[in-house]
Order: sequence, then structure tokens, then C-alpha cells
Amino acid sequence: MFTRTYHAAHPEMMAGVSNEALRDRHLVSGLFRDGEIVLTYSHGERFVIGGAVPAGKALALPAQDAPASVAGHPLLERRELGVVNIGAGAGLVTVDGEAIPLAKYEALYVPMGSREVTFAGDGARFYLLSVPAHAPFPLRKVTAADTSPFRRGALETSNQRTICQLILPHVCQSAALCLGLTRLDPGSVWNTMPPHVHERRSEIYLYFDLEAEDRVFHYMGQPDDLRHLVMQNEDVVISPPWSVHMGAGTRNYSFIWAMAGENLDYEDMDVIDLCQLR
Ligand SMILES: O=C(O)C(=O)C[C@H](O)C(=O)CO
Ligand SMILES: [Zn+2]
Repeated sequence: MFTRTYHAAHPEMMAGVSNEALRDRHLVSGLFRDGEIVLTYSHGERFVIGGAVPAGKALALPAQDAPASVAGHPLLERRELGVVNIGAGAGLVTVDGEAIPLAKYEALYVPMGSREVTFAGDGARFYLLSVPAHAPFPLRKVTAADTSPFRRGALETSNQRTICQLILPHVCQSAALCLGLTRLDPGSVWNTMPPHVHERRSEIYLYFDLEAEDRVFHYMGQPDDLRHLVMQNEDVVISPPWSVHMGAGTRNYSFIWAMAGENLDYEDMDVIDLCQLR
């Protein structure tokens, strides 16, 4: 049921890594295919990272297929799910009979224990992130208006942006998933500047709202030993706990950041001074 499994990476695996190997280990692409649900599995925090593009039909989240003891059980039997519509069209997510409309940039928290989850809506493109949970929390739709978006950066430093914390304890309860949306102002291209690491959490970035010809140069690695990945619209990068995650694009764009790990404290990050970067 998973099109790819991504293994956890050790920092020493960055030494002499080829571009191909780096992309193979950390870059997730091809998640958004018309009429399909595509799911990938990362051993980092056991994230399921996926996309659902209904394109005129309803798509159902598949059941677990392994091991035999849980085959046929709901995927969310012991997991929670975050959904964000990144498409221009209105979407509809139905969770155990409750239908929730999701417009572009709107998110849904789906609790552990949910049995039937379906996705519909022409022009909707659902980004899916699921991690193991220990308890169910209420099903909840979250829009930017439910959050207190905050501004970071400045036009002078090409990193003026708005950060919306969509799934974090002060907005929406969850067991382990933290999720938000950052949108760069026109003329700004740098995200997450200055960068940081967080030893207690892995992070997944999805870049979108880019034109087909645009690219984001995503930097990763230990602060004193950086590498980069060239990323396109709707590409995802898996960032291990020891890695910085920051990027610059050929234009402004949006990205969804999702984390899971030991705590739900957004501020649990070690900010890197630019003079530490190599
Ligand atoms: O633009 C930013 O800065 C971010 O959105 C940073 C992410 O929120 C992040 O990396 C959280 O750990
Ligand atoms: Zn981070």
C-alpha cells in the first residue's frame, strides 16, 4: 500500500553522498496523481506522507494490509491524520459519515480510531500526514482564521512570510502531530531563515504554489556541513532531527511543515547562527 519506504538517516550518511543518493533518501515526489491516493512511509517518526487527488471521484483511505493480525483494520486504528487542501478547488472529506468541506489552505485533524475516511471534490488536492497516536482527540477543521498567524522576516532580507500554526495545542489538540502553513510574500524567497534544528522531532516540508518551471533550493544536513536538494512544485523533503531545513526559491511560494516526535512545543528548536553554517 506504500509506494515507497524511507529509512531513517544517520548524519554520517551525508559524508560524500551523491546527489542521486541524497534525493533518493530524502525527496518524496509524485504524491499528487489524478484519481489516486498515494501513500509513502517514513521510518522517521513513522510518518505516513501522502496525497489524494479525487479528480471527479471519491477516494477512500485504504485499510492496513500488514501484518496479518491487523490486515483490513482501519489505517487510523492507532494513528492520527492531518489533511490540508492545497488545490484551488473545494474539497470534501468525510469521516465516519461526517462531511467536512475544505477550501484551499484549510486543514482537518482526523483522530485515531476513525474508520472510514473519503476524499472528494474536483480541483481539490489533499496533502496527508499521519503519525502514531496514543489517544483520540476531537475531529476538527482548522482555518487560518482559527489561528493567530504571525509574521516573520522582512522584504529587505527576502524572507517576509506569514506562519499559521494549524495543528498545535493552543489551536487544535493532537497526540503527536504538529502542522502548519507558511506563505511567503511576493518578492520573498527564503524560508526558515535563520535556520534551526530540533533533536526531538523530525520535520516534513511540502513546497507548493510554485509554477512548473520554478525550483526551491532546499538546504539540509548538519549546520557545518550543508547539502542541497533542488525541488519542484508539490515535492516533499524528509528532514531528520539533526538536519537544518531551509530553502530559497526562484519566486515566493507556500509550504506546509509537519513535525512529530517527543513534544508538541513549537518553540523547541535550536536556532543556528548564520556564522555556524558551512
Ligand atoms: O518559515 C518558517 O520559519 C517556518 O515555517 C519554520 C517551520 O515552522 C519550522 O521549521 C518549525 O520547526
Ligand atoms: Zn523546524
